[in-house]
Amino acid sequence: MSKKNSNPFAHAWVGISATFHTERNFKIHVACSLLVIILGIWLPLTTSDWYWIALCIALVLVTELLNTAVESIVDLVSPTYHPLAKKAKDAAAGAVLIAAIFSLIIGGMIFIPKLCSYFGG
Ligand SMILES: Nc1ncnc2c1ncn2[C@@H]1O[C@H](COP(=O)(O)OP(=O)(O)OP(=O)(O)O)[C@@H](O)[C@H]1O
Repeated sequence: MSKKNSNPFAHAWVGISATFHTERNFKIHVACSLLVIILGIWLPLTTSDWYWIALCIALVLVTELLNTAVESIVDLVSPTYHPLAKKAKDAAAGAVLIAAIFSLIIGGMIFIPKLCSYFGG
């Protein structure tokens, strides 16, 4: 396919779909995101709560996609051990970890009081 006629949305979807099918952590994050959305509809959440939840979901999925991109490039250029390959992969994994911790904190701040008042009466 020539670069001129290529569809960037199609390439983006192929990237998301390939990551979903090959990366267990991405699947877990998508499943958690769906659960959070269902829980948010059930409780329900306020509009500003949804802004934060949307930000957290996007942050985790975007960092997971970038982590996969970094891993693929590193595996391509450095199939054997190299300290810079380790640095790149560990930094990318660190980005996912920070996004996940941030999302857990925000999720806890939003959901814990609502669940307590729901079950506490
Ligand atoms: N070529 C390499 N050179 C040096 N260290 C590497 C290399 N490949 C992997 N590592 C180290 O091993 C760790 C795990 O790498 P791996 O490619 O298995 O990623 P992963 O985090 O397990 O990915 P996945 O999300 O696919 O489980 C990296 O974070 C890095 O510390």
